[in-house]
Amino acid sequence: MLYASATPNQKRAALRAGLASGTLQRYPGAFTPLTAPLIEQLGFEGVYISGAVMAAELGMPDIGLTTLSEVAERGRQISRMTELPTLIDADTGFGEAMNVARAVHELEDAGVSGLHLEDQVNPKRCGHLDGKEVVSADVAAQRIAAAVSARRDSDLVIMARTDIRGVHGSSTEGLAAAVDRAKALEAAGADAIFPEAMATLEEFAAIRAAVQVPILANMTEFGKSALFTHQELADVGVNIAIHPVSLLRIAMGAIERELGLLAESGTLDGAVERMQTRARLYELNDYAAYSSFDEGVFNFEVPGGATHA
Ligand SMILES: C[C@](O)(C(=O)O)[C@H](CC(=O)O)C(=O)O
Ligand SMILES: [Mg+2]
Repeated sequence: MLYASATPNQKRAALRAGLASGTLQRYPGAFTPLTAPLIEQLGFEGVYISGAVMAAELGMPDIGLTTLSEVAERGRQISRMTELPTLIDADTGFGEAMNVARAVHELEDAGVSGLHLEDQVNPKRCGHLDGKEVVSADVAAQRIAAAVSARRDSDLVIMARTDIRGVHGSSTEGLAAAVDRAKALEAAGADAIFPEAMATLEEFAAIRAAVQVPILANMTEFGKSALFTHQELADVGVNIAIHPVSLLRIAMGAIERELGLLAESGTLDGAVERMQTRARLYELNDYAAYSSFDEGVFNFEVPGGATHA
């Protein structure tokens, strides 16, 4: 009740153990805190916290407009809801080295298990769009080195994302640049690499061969990568797969359809069977545990006779 019983450090250790396990770690994005226990109950290994979702929910494009405080607060809200490790999107680190260090402290305090920092210039954009630009290898490495030296819990996972693959027009050049950049980020101390916008499984395999640390696959819909299965990703040595925006897209698809029905017919009676029930919602909120806690506290004898139950 109230919050996860696992401590931030235990969850960080679980994230590390998962990445080292040889089994693909599956991290759907919790688009709202309430979805975190659902992800846990369905047997996934962890919860992703997406910057694109946060920006979208606040009515903004994903171009680095969300603030560190907003992102940290969302990290805290989601992390408290689950025993699973959480991996949060820290975009470009909210500035350069000093800002990155501050971001690491705030996110650490928010209880997340890991974070990824990318090598885009500001303003950044979605990794699956065209026209992205990246900083030099030196600046990208500085961001990672700053994050690594700032963390106080050595189990916090610092993952380096590179967007360089999509910056180059040709796929051969793009992949070669991504391989070089992945090596430089690993040398800077990254615990894991997130090669963004890989076009094929072979490209993931090339990154796998280039570094020793675990690698991530971003299975975002409507992007540059096809939606490979977990098995296909595991077979080329990917360690963790995220589905960052999927739950938002699913929910928004349903909302748009049902809202249209309400506008058209004046009632949602026909949609009720497709809705999550009140009982299921209360189960996810652990409502019963709060009621019994309350009874335990308030079930007492008042001097003079009356019982409050
Ligand atoms: C992973 C990502 O950084 C995110 O914010 O969730 C996005 C996802 C998306 O926009 O589809 C990304 O840049 O890939
Ligand atoms: Mg993002």
